[in-house]
Amino acid sequence: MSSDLHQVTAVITGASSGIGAATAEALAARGATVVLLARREGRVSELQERINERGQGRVLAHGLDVTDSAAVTAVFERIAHDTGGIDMLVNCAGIGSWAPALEADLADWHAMVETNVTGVLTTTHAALPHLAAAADGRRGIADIVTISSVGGRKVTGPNSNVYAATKHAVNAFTEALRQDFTRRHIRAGLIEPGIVTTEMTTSGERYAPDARNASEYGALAPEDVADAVVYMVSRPRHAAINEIMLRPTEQTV
Ligand SMILES: NC(=O)C1=CN([C@@H]2O[C@H](COP(=O)(O)OP(=O)(O)OC[C@H]3O[C@@H](n4cnc5c(N)ncnc54)[C@H](OP(=O)(O)O)[C@@H]3O)[C@@H](O)[C@H]2O)C=CC1
Ligand SMILES: O=CCS(=O)(=O)O
Repeated sequence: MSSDLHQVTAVITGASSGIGAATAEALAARGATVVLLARREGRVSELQERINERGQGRVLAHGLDVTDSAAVTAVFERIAHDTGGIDMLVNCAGIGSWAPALEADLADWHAMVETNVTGVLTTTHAALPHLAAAADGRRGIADIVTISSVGGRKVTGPNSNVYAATKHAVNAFTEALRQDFTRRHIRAGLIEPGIVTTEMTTSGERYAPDARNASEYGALAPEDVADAVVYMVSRPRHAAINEIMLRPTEQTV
């Protein structure tokens, strides 16, 4: 097993905060070239500077909305041109709204589907030709890691409605990709966290499993999830970790 990710280029969506930012830092610490993508360009630029100051690998950053398919195509072409190829895609960009269905705003439902499902399909579609080329190349392996949720495997409680539906959708898509690409050596894996302390769980109204919020739990830290990503992508070529579910020890559902 080699956990050395030198000469690997990893593209991370949702890298401006939370799990995506922690994952970018963890992959950079292993020597990967990391490409940080999110809408808040200032935030990804700040993270780029912080990683650069530590002298850990090469870091690129671009402002990108994953719901803008033309922009996604253009940015992925530019990344491949600038880095020489893409070995890994980490689909982390996501949003959540938790409201009883009767009170929910339809625009929030559509936004979750556009970001959490269509966004993942769009970035994956843009990355696949580059991942296939990487898998055919020197390293012989490429990875797609999608940050799903416990909510992608089961409905974790009331008001999960459309959020859980989006995560179930990406779980099905990822398993289908896994089956399609076994012989091409593109691994498609899912990370399914329970509650993690991030902007998503600490700002605004949010459903929390067991009717408690992140501060009442010994919630996971973004770094706990980043560890799982690093474990998944640093397996040897013959071994694919298909799914990792991780919860706070205290999370019941
Ligand atoms: N926190 C938790 O308890 C759990 C979170 N998850 C999943 O983890 C992922 C990351 O969330 P988390 O770190 O918690 O929350 P954060 O809110 O901290 O991070 C969400 C990230 O997604 C980005 N993002 C949102 N919409 C878009 C968009 N349209 N285009 C590009 N980037 C976008 C945000 O950047 P910006 O606003 O700059 O675009 C941000 O970087 C999500 O998919 C979430 O569903 C899964 C299980 C548990
Ligand atoms: O994505 C959120 C994690 S949980 O609330 O479904 O456990």
